[in-house]
Amino acid sequence: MKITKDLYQGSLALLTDFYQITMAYAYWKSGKANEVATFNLFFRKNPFQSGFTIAAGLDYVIDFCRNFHFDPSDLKYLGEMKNKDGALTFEPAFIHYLEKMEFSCDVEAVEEGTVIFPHMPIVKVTGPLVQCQLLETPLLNIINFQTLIATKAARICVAAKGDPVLEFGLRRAQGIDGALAASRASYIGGCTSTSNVMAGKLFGIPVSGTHAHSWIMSFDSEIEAFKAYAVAFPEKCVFLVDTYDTINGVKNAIEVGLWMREQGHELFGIRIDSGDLAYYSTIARKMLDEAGFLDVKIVASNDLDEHIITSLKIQEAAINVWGVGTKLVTAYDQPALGAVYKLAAIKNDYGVWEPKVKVSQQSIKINIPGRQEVVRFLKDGKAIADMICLEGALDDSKEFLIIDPNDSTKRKKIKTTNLEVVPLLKTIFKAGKKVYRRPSIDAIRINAQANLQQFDKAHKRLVNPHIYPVGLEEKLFEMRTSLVLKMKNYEGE
Ligand SMILES: Nc1ncnc2c1ncn2[C@@H]1O[C@H](COP(=O)(O)OP(=O)(O)OP(=O)(O)O)[C@@H](O)[C@H]1O
Ligand SMILES: O=P(O)(O)OC[C@H]1O[C@H](OP(=O)(O)OP(=O)(O)O)[C@H](O)[C@@H]1O
Ligand SMILES: O=C(O)c1cccnc1
Repeated sequence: MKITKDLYQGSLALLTDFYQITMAYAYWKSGKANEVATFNLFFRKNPFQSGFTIAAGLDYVIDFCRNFHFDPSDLKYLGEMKNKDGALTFEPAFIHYLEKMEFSCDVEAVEEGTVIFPHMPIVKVTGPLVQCQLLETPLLNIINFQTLIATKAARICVAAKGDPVLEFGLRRAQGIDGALAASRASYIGGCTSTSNVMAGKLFGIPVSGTHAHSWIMSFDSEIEAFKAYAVAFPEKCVFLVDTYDTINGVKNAIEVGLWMREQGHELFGIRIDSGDLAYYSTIARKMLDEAGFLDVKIVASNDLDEHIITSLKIQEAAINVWGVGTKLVTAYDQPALGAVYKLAAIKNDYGVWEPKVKVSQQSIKINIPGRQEVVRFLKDGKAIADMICLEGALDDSKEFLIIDPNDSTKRKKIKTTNLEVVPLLKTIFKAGKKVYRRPSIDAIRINAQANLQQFDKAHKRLVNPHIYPVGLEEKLFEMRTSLVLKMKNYEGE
């Protein structure tokens, strides 16, 4: 699926912050461009105060990396860029260097649909410093948004407790690309379908929908409108019942439902889009059941999110299908995930990896240095802890001490005997060549469900979830601490 190619003509290499290009130039000028580095993409806090996050966006990252090049028009634009003094910003030899640049990095990543947590590398890029650096902004742009929306969708689906959730967000989404990416991520997170027809075509997601108030308003009566719709769509026909008066709308839907039955068709559902959804759905259910429409579904919509759905469930609202738009695709009420992309290690002149750390006053902002792996420990199919360790650590031992990166008093001993040890990072590119077979969107969605099944419901509850343990393996923790102390001394603090 060439989403980036379908959406945009040519290269996306300029879809980056200007400072990535100026750094690339400065790396090149100072002879550092081809030093080999590893960068990690990770986030520091689950969004929405959630107990988990769902990874999404890798498919776009793959397209981006495969398509990574500067087009003649990009090179012309950069090559003609001038400083205030009128001098060219970039030497022609650098523009030539960009022209010849071919993506040659190794990329490891957590597969889409995987449950992920703060601090763990989700994408790990190793290659020439310049290339790694140029990937920072686009990778963050892609992963931050899709991961955020997949997580929101998963939370909404947790609240819906297995009822279908239809994504209705296109009209309120953040632009065209935001809408498409949101539809894709929502499906990964567990939504059943999208109303966005282009997303259906591009991603192979099921599309579905009902009808709007305008359909009813264009007729002289609601009954006429329902009948005409039933003629056009005798199967899977859903009537919007709240244009004028919801109770009367349900009566009319029943009348037309009986008429459909005479023709050998069954009404599929009704939709309620305003008012007290618990009250109206309960009355509608009673009316439908009494009229012999026990299987007719009740779809609800109107500014829903995981919290309103939970409340409606507690109120025993008779809603079977949830249509969710605005608050899903705009990630209400957390507009960004906040994942970052940080240098973790550089290979020195002797071919030895040197870990790199960014010191911060806020301990949560200190990155994890070195070349890392991430593993999940499962006991009888249930996830019990995740460990971030230095590469090769798993070959050395069967017993580990993992330490909370932000609180060294929180520790857990892990003996791997009788545990399933699942490495989370998969190789996606090797020296610029894709070696990963992309799963279908349905396989990704199933992966998300299967992953969520591995976690205790305490981690999945929507409010004050139990924190899942993710720790740094002791040696990594100690290396990080001593490196931070060394860098602080170096700075004279
Ligand atoms: N029983 C309920 N419990 C909790 N929230 C509800 C309930 N019924 C509706 N809501 C939510 O309350 C919010 C506002 O509903 P309100 O009744 O004000 O909308 P409305 O004015 O009827 O709708 P519209 O403006 O689309 O005509 C919506 O987010 C809706 O999902
Ligand atoms: O509420 P959302 O979660 O975004 O779901 C999508 C909304 O879009 C439609 O409304 P419409 O555009 O007709 O606006 P209105 O219902 O607010 O008048 C639909 O009837 C839903 O209410
Ligand atoms: O199909 C629907 O019912 C629908 C689609 C988009 C927005 N609101 C409702």
